[in-house]
Amino acid sequence: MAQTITQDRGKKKAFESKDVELKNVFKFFNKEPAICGINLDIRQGEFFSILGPSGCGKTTTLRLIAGFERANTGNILIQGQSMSRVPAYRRPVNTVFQSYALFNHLNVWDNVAFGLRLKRISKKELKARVLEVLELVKMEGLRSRYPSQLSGGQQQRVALARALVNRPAVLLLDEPLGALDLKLRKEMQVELSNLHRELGLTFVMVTHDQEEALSLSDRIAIMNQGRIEQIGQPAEIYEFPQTPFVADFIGDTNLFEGEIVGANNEEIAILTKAGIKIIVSRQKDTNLVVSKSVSVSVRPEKIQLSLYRPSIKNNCFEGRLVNTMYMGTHVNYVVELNKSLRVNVRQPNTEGSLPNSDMPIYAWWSEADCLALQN
Ligand SMILES: Nc1ncnc2c1ncn2[C@@H]1O[C@H](COP(=O)(O)OP(=O)(O)OP(=O)(O)O)[C@@H](O)[C@H]1O
Repeated sequence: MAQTITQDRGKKKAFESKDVELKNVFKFFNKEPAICGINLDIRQGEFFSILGPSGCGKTTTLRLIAGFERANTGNILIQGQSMSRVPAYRRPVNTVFQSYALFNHLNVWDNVAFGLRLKRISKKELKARVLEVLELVKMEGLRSRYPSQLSGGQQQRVALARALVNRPAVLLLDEPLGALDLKLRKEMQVELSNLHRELGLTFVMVTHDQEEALSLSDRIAIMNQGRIEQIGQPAEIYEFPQTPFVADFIGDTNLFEGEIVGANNEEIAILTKAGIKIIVSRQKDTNLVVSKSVSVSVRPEKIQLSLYRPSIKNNCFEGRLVNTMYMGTHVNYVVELNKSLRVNVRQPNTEGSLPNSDMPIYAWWSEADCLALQN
């Protein structure tokens, strides 16, 4: 009996071997560097996302893996094999584009079958494989429709089916949900996650939507100006960003630039440019020493507010509440600590929410809830 796509990969999260490796890859366009020495290992069965601001090189990285671009130097391996002489159409990958790239003159069935018809497989197998992927993306009922008769989400499902029908080892997704409205995007995120779990394939997704990357991925690479700033699991990236850029890019944070003025085994004292002194619990494996230039990151949800001075010694500042914004599930506050320093605070929406006024207020946070990051 012919293997099915799910049996092929055995519904497992393998993770033990590498499906995609980038070794010191550089890519220039008109002598301008787009990718500057990327090293990356993507494990078999992982949902791996590449996240970063516009123009940082996410799509170029994906296109290099797909074979649509050639690296100037460095090497790319897929399942242990160097791709330097392998053209795009012979690589064991398939790409799903944000624009879907469906053939408008072909119906759903023929769009999905198109690639297989170019291969020498029997009619029976072709039929079985097309049907299997259409069922997988829940589009078998609309097999006779043309792309113009489908919603954005349905077109994206067909695009997924068309990529999966070739049974790639690695599915590359370039902003796959970027063209969908918010509600549909959320629905499709769940479907993408289910599909990944069901198939056990390696997914490599490019996105600039941090929430999407955090919620879907096993690991994320954060890119900035052609380089990878950090690779890690979503919680690791959010809770322990390694650079000011990552702290600022992922979620909201308050960043205080300053210099280390004291350090012992437990704590680091930082005098910020804005004139406040912050005490940070010492993190593992850091070489943060006196006179190093750092940025302290404090997430808005880690800052507490009260009308009376709390009985804590460090990181407690008297300020003035200058803005209150009701956000439904939570309330955002802006507190001015001094003329050149404002902090953003986020608290759950409870009945006792503070009013918006010019009142004096205390803002504080624990030493363990802030991070010192080298500039
Ligand atoms: N074909 C090309 N010719 C010249 N420059 C290019 C080409 N493709 C990409 N670039 C440049 O390389 C850099 C990285 O582009 P890339 O499309 O990879 O970024 P990105 O992170 O995917 O951005 P976005 O999120 O806006 O799609 C940019 O400065 C871009 O202008």
